[in-house]
Amino acid sequence: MTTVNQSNKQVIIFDTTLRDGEQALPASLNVKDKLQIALMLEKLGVDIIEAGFPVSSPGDFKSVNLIAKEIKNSIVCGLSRALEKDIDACGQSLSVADHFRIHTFIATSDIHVDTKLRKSQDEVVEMAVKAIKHARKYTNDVEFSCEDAGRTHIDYLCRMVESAINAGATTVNIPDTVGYTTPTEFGGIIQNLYNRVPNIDKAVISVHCHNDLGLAVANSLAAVEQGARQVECTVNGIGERAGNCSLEEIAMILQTRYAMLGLSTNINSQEIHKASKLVSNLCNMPVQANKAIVGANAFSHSSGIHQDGVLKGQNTYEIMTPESVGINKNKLNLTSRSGRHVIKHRLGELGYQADEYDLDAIYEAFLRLADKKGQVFDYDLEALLFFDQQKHDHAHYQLDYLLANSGRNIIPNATVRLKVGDQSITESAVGNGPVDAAYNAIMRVVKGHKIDIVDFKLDSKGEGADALAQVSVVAEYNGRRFNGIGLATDIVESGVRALIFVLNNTYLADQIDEQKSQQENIVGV
Ligand SMILES: CC(=O)SCCNC(=O)CCNC(=O)[C@H](O)C(C)(C)COP(=O)(O)OP(=O)(O)OC[C@H]1O[C@@H](n2cnc3c(N)ncnc32)[C@H](O)[C@@H]1OP(=O)(O)O
Ligand SMILES: CC(C)C(=O)C(=O)O
Ligand SMILES: [Mg+2]
Repeated sequence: MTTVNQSNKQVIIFDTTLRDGEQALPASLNVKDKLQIALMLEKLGVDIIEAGFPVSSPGDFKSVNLIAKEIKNSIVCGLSRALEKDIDACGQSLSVADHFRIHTFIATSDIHVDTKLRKSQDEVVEMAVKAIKHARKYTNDVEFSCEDAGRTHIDYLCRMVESAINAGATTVNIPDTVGYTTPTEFGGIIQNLYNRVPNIDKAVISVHCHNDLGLAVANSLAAVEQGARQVECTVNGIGERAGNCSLEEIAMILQTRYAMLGLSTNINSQEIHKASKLVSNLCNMPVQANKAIVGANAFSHSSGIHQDGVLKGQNTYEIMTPESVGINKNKLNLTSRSGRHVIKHRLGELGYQADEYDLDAIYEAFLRLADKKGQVFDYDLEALLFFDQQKHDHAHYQLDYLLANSGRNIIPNATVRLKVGDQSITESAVGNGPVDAAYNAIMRVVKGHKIDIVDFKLDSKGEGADALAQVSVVAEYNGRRFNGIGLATDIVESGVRALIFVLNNTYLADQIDEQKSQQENIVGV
């Protein structure tokens, strides 16, 4: 059992992924999924797990009950309205645990009291007091929330908090239910409560912020800076509408800025990445790539200046290590914004020494590829190294222009312009497909140079739909076989480059043969 340290420096992490988070899912979680998440939250070091709202359905009752049975190192909690039947359902589902919390709430803002509850302020205070007293019959760990506290008149909020503590609430939660406040304003509410509520030291002050204006984490932080010592949050920030304060963000703020804030939590931050993945997968709620801490790009660097900096010293662009949140290593994405330093580093990691390649030539080829593909993967880089088409710049046959057309209702045709020595020759042809048409056009360019294609293989190199196409061609020429490889983002271009590769090899073979026969003639003379 976690003993919640209520010293001034400890912030209690109350996770409501299974209650507030679950309320907002496209489909509710089953009991097994909820237990799996609860076990993960326990491992993560969450102090309080709000497991559900037992009165709301038999399924929720059952899962709160099961979680209360299985979880030993976090306090399990259930939510209830300020109604006896809700509190009884909570008490019954939770009583299998040695220590559990009942969380009861009622709204306190004028708009909720008048419009939704249709009660007077006095009646609402009375309901809260009665509910807290009833909950205390089940447990001495009772939390009371003033729903929509962020829009509640401060005088009434002070009165409600004081009454709740007098009635036996051990934690009083101040939710910004609709994410309306700003950090200064919300911090001010907490400060006011500390200054004005006489019995405030008898309870832990908690906050529960929603993210409608993107301020849930900032507001929670402002509150703890003013003395709140419990933060209610969810993994990946899921929850009603725009969600709740994100657990990983508040936990990592307190951890990363400990020197300034002096506040800590029991969160085992190395479990954060796994917890995020589990919640995202089971809840069918993808995490946006640029989400702080857990987004796919949170520890990725994409631009050359950043990558160079990180290679020289990780803390140039990382304020926390990926390992601290359970990610093995940062990622250096190879894009057209990357520079030579990262290319050299990546090639080094792949086992290539700097003296084995021409960095400037590889970098140029890399940029051309990156402009076409976006992201360049390791395989692409290795392929560039092997098949760097720069080397064909001095070749006898060079591709200058290629246009290939194909489709359902047209005859595939292609136009190719090749540089052949000092000449530039353009030819067009049709074929049974765009590659065949381009090959026929090339054969016209090199007419008289008789080669027969005996094998043509197409391979995809790299990842995803934008992988490189690699074509390998085997051709016969003068009774000998020649190989050629072409690599491009476009299949037709890749095929054409493979054939040109073959043509250059045959041309070189002819030249070598010619030199040999000249030497033989000289020797013969
Ligand atoms: C801010 C929050 O996240 S609050 C938690 C939200 N979570 C949920 O709503 C959980 C899922 N909810 C449910 O399963 C259902 O809404 C139930 C079982 C809770 C209630 O269902 P119903 O009895 O059919 O009522 P319904 O949801 O339509 O309306 C809510 C009623 O509760 C009342 N109510 C709302 N909050 C409270 C409260 N804290 N204390 C007492 N009564 C409340 C409303 O005024 C309304 O009462 P009325 O019928 O007299 O007008
Ligand atoms: C039930 C309470 C704590 C709540 O979820 C809210 O006010 O947002
Ligand atoms: Mg909420």
